[in-house]
Amino acid sequence: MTTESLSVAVERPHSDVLSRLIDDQVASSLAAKDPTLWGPEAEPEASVRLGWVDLPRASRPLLAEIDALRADLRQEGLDHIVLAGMGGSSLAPEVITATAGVELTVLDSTDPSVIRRAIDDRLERTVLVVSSKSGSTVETDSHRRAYLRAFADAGVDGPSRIVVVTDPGSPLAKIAESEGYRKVFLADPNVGGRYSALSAFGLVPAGLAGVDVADLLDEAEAVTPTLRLDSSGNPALLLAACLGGGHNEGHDKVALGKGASTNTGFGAWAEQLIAESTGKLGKGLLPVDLGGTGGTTPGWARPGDDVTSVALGSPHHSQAGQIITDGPLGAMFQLWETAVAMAGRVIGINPFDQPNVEEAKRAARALLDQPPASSDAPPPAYVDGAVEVYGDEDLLRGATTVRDALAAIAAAVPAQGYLAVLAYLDREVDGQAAALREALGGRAHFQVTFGWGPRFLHSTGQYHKGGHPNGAFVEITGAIAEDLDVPDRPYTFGQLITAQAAGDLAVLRDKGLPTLRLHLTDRKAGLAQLLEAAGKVSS
Ligand SMILES: O=P(O)(O)OC[C@H]1O[C@](O)(CO)[C@@H](O)[C@@H]1O
Repeated sequence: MTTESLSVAVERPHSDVLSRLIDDQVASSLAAKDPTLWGPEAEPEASVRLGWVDLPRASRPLLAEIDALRADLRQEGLDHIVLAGMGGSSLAPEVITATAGVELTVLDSTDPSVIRRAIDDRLERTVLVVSSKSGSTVETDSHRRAYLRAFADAGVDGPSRIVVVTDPGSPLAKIAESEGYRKVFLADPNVGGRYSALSAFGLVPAGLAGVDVADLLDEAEAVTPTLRLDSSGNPALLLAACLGGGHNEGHDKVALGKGASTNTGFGAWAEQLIAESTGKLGKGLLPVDLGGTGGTTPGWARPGDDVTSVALGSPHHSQAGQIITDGPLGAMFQLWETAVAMAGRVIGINPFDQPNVEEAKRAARALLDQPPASSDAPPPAYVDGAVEVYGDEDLLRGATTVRDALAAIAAAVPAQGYLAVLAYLDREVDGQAAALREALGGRAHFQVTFGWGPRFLHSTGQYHKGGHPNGAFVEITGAIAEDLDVPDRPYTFGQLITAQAAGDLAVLRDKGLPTLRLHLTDRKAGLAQLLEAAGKVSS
């Protein structure tokens, strides 16, 4: 079915679920921002989270402000935009700029080498956009501090180089005001992070970087009337029925394949939307972002009984049973937000909270407040070349090599489960790590996901801890060659990423989920070793 330029094609519609959504007038009720759609427990949160429904129109006044600021910055020779933001505060601008082919440096890591590299790049022409809805996210606050120190060291007036996007009254809004930052964009507090693509969070960084963001609002507005229809002609209802209906029949994973016309990186944005919105109360949809492969790589992400397969854009090779979603970026944002919110009702969860994200944050904070003495750190179970192997005795019984350890964690994946690779590494320099997913999944009978830490903590991290408890986890950490202070904080970036990785693993382990940590004492050599070993593991 096609609406203007937006389309959702489905081979097997879940007609019963679709009929129920239509009879219950879910589309028109959502358009009217009815907070009762997800039941009484979700109502208080839903009543302050539905502002995104109106964004295609409500965000219009921002456009002139963004244009004016961009023009001023350009006139001053400031053309390098760096965005500090996690999850919903950076994923949309990342897709928007990548799709438009416009440069934007996104900082969503705490690896010291990533921060240092960003700071060393064209500082004299840099404007830092600090985006945080809560205004208290530790990663983003640390980036702000590091940049302020770097600007000061370079003799640059830091506050004049910082633009803030946040909610009214947040700690960041207060700092921006008291320190006199260049400009503050106050966002609508009734829009949650992962539904904020068409708010100031998506539009400001992308617009300052040089994208004509008015197009996105036009594209979204053009499809708004159709997304409000209580009929089978509404593509969001169709998608919601397939995702939610599929879930309730045991398809607890969504493989996101890239199509020919895909907006670049849309899978990573959709990954957060799906995982944080649905992965809770032991339910939900695990997104498996297939990135650039289109899902054609043999063996991994092969749609099985537990997977709904979706193409983002018309696929290079169509697969039997695959749902195809296609449209311009602004329309796709609105389609997916609407469909995932509706699917939440079918699954029976509140799509607007993220109850388990806080667990990992708390565990990391506790480690930072009281770092264990290095003499207390448990030794590795064993060392193989440049890789230290940490895991429970039960898991590693008889294992002596990296390959044995990987085989052990693969064997621990429950039936219809998944293996998640969590890489607390440098996304650029250690980029090869991403190939582990394919190497491990090539011959696996389960889905394999991959995430860069701490970025994924604000995305699939919610699902890992709150969704179906059928995951097994391999965490990869790396030696820190040169650390970097977080100014005016009692820890360094190296200590922060170490605490985040340890906190994440501790929470997973406490939930009784199988975990393995592989620490690379030499990142390059260790990664080569891992990739080689992963290619030999069959499961
Ligand atoms: O915009 P903030 O408040 O910094 O939060 C960043 C991200 O962290 C989360 O709150 C939790 O992971 C996400 O939902 C959000 O997008």
